[in-house]
Order: sequence, then C-alpha cells, then structure tokens
Amino acid sequence: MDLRYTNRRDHQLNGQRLFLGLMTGTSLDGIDAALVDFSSTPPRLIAAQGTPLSDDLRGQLLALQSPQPNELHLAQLAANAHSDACADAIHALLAQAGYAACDIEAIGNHGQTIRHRPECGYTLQIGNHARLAEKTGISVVGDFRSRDVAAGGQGAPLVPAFHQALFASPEQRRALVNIGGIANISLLIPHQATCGFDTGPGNVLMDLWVSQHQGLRYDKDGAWAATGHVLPDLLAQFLQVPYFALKAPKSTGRDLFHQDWLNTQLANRNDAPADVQATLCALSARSIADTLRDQQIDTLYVCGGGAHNQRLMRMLALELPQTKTTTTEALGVAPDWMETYAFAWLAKCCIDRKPANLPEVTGAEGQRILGAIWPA
Ligand SMILES: Nc1ncnc2c1ncn2[C@@H]1O[C@H](COP(=O)(O)OP(=O)(O)OP(=O)(O)O)[C@@H](O)[C@H]1O
Ligand SMILES: CC(=O)N[C@H]1[C@@H]2OC[C@@H](O2)[C@@H](O)[C@@H]1O[C@H](C)C(=O)O
Repeated sequence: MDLRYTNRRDHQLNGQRLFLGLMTGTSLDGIDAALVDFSSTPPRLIAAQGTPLSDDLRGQLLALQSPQPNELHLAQLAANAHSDACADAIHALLAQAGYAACDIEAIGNHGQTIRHRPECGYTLQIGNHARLAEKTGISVVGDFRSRDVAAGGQGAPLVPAFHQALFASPEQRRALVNIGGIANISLLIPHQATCGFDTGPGNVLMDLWVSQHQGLRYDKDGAWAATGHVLPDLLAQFLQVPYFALKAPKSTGRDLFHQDWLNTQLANRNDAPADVQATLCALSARSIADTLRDQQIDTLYVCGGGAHNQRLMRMLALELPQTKTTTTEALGVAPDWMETYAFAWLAKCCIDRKPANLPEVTGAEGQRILGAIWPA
C-alpha cells in the first residue's frame, strides 16, 4: 500500500495548516525552503533552510538565461535536476523540523525563471512539478505567474500582496524592499492601495562584476564596494536606462540586466574595478531610493540577500535620511526567508481558491487565483 495516499489528510486532524515554500531566485545562489503554519494569526514560520545549488545545476540554469541551441531539451533536463534538488531540500527541512510529508498540505514551488517576457505574453519558470510531487508525496502548487500574465499583468512582483496581508500597519507608512538579484518594492501606506514593482538591479550586476574580477560569487558585506569610489558620471549613465523612468506596473530580470548590458555600459571606459563595484552598489541604492523619496515612508524594511550587504544598507540609509532603514528582522521574519515564506502563502491562497494578485501592482485586468496544482 502506498502510505502517501492513506496518510495524506492527517494534517487536518490537529488543526495545523502547514505549507512549504520553495524559492530559487534570479541570483541562482541556492534553494530556499520554509515551513509555515497558517493556522495561527500571525502565521508561524516554523523552520527554514537554504541549500546551495550544485555547480552543475547552477551552470545549467545560468546557460538557459539566454538563447542557446537545443534549449527545449536542455530546459527539461534542467527542470528535472531542479526538482530533484528541491525534493532533497524538502526532505532535509522536514527532517530538521520533525514533520512528515503527510503533515503538509502543499508545496508552493516558484521554479527557476529562465525567461520573463510579459510583453510577449509569457513568463517561464522551469521546474518539474509532477516529479516533485512524486518524489515528496506532497501536493505541489506551481506556475504562479502565468495566470496574471494571461490577464494582461506583468506576473511580477507577486510578493506585495503577501506583504500587504501580513505587514501593513494602520498608522505607519511602511515600505518593504526585497533585494535579490533584482530588487522589488512594496509600499504599504494606510488608506492607499498597495503599490509595488521591480526597481531594477539588486545584486545581479554586483555579482557579475565581482565574479569577473575576483572570482567570487558575491561581494561579502559589500566590502569590496566599500574600497571604491562612486563614479558620478557612470552612475548618471546607468540611470539613463529607460527602465528606471518607466511608470509601474513594471517588472524586469536577467532578460535586461545581464553581462552584455554591463559590457556595453562599460565599453570605452577604463575605471578601477573597485570604483565600478561601488557605482553598481550605488545604482541599486539610488534606484530603490528614487522610488521612495516623495512617499514620506516611516520605515523601510529590507529583505533578500542584499540585506547582508552593509555597504548597500549604508548607502540606502544615506539616500533616505528621513526614513528609518532596517531589515525585516524587525517584523519578525529574517531577511533570507521572506520570499520563500511568500510562496508558502501563495500556495495556501491557491489551495483555498483565493485570488492572490494585486491588479494595481501587476497591471492584470482583475484578481485571479494564481498557480496550478499537482495533487499528491
Ligand atoms: N553577506 C553578504 N554580503 C553581500 N551580499 C550578500 C550577502 N549574502 C547574500 N548576498 C547577496 O544576496 C544574493 C542572494 O540574494 P537572494 O537569495 O535574496 O536572491 P534571489 O532570491 O536569488 O533573487 P530574486 O529575489 O531576484 O529572485 C547573493 O547573490 C549576494 O549578491
Ligand atoms: C519573473 C521573476 O521571477 N521575477 C522575480 C525576480 O526576483 C525579484 C523580482 O524579480 C520579482 O519581480 C520576482 O520575484 C518576487 C518573489 C515577486 O514576484 O514578488
């Protein structure tokens, strides 16, 4: 007898509503997994774990970010490998937290974005959801963005709805910014519709540059950027990219901010590499701060890996002297787990058949239930 089927409703007996969130983001640094109980108010983040991507899988996923021969076949193979790594991450998290597969209602599996082209009517997150359901014995909710895109939206960012549901205050003007590969902002202002969009590069350009010059995956704590000087003319040039002046709804990704973009921007220049790094750091801070300057925000809460970049945090604070700048730790959620927490929430919304997009954020024609379900 297959125990997955006999046990699968046990989770409802003790009143808990347990969901797993899984995120592999644009930085391609690893798989983040979080276990959340939604039966209490506020929900309880029970456990979370980050697992680095193997060099092999990271290489496969990175290669798929731009067109290449035989990419359909390669994308399917990468999706299988991605799901296998996700299944391992889930087994490890459940073992750490002391739960079994049958306790979990569903996994919210973001998948890996390899193309984001809402202007062409699609966004593509790969991951073999059927394989993940098979390997874990847990229902999987995936493909969260496509329905919003089908309704005319950007399909991103999706987390502002989650930020609004969990962190809006009746008195305080709050902003949350996730600084991953790409940075996205949520403005939570009392008596106003939530606003959110991608501000532009978060860490992706700094990661590319430090990798090219120092062979490192990222600039730990922004230490290298801190040794350089911001180049005002280069910063001004970066900021001329039309994306920054676009009005929301807007979203972006590695489709725009990639190695060739950086090479083109730096052609015919001979700047010291540390100064370029300082300027890329300033670009992330300035493009985030520019969206907040007129909003009289009381507190800016930072999450994502960028919250660990001390140089970036300092630049943000200097850009916004009237705003208190801190991390989402102050809201009770460690910066590393906010996104993956959001995908557990999105999975619950789908299972409960509740719409989870904010049309005013994504530009969709209306509210939609996001995601598709692969039952256990
Ligand atoms: N100690 C640190 N110092 C500086 N930067 C750091 C540190 N830790 C993480 N980062 C940065 O954070 C990045 C990872 O952030 P995160 O996991 O939030 O991105 P992601 O989820 O992949 O991206 P996205 O949110 O765009 O999908 C790393 O690539 C690195 O640039
Ligand atoms: C297409 C895509 O994967 N977009 C991601 C990416 O990473 C950050 C930013 O760009 C945001 O738009 C989005 O992720 C978050 C989780 C979101 O949808 O809110």
